[in-house]
Amino acid sequence: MTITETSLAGCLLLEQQHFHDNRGFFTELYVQQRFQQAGITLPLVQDNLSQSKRGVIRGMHFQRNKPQGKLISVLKGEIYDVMVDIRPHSNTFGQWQGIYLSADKPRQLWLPPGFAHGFQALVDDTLVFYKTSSYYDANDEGAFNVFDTDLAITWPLQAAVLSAKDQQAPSFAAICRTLAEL
Ligand SMILES: Cc1cn([C@H]2C[C@H](O)[C@@H](COP(=O)(O)OP(=O)(O)O[C@H]3O[C@@H](C)C(=O)[C@@H](O)[C@H]3O)O2)c(=O)[nH]c1=O
Repeated sequence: MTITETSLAGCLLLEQQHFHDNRGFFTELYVQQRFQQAGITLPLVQDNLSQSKRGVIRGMHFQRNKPQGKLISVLKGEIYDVMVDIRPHSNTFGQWQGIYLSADKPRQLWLPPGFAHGFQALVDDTLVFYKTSSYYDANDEGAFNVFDTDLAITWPLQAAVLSAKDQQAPSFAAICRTLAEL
């Protein structure tokens, strides 16, 4: 497994070996021992799958009290994946980074707990599979606006499709005030 650090401390890009033959390819997506050696020691307790149309943006999501580490893979299609550091004492608090993940050039992204996460699907029928280090808790969910003007995330596609919930998400500044209270 090749590991590349990103500009946000703790977020890692992981590339697994692919074995190609006349049938297609084989790859291991998650091998606990290998991930533990790479410093990803949290148990990954939930697997999620979402399907999105071209242009869909899901985000920017986090859990307040039970933050989720996320291991993100794209099984079909392509996404622009965005993480925002919301760890109050982090040197990179409030910074974002975007990374393209594609099923054609498979690699995974590891976000430790303490990041808000979102992505835009770049093609129809994009399948995103991710493991999380804590369980989903609807009452613990937080979100801020994917078009927040302070963060100014540059999404690749202008024609965006958002859930009603995400359209109503507050600003990053408003969320920062509540994070300070934690
Ligand atoms: C995330 C999630 C949602 N749900 C339900 C709640 C709701 O009825 C339906 C759709 O939920 P959402 O609109 O929140 O789904 P979605 O917008 O895809 O939310 C996801 O976005 C990406 C960016 C993330 O990082 C994830 O952690 C998660 O927040 O699925 C679960 O049952 N379990 C889960 O783990």
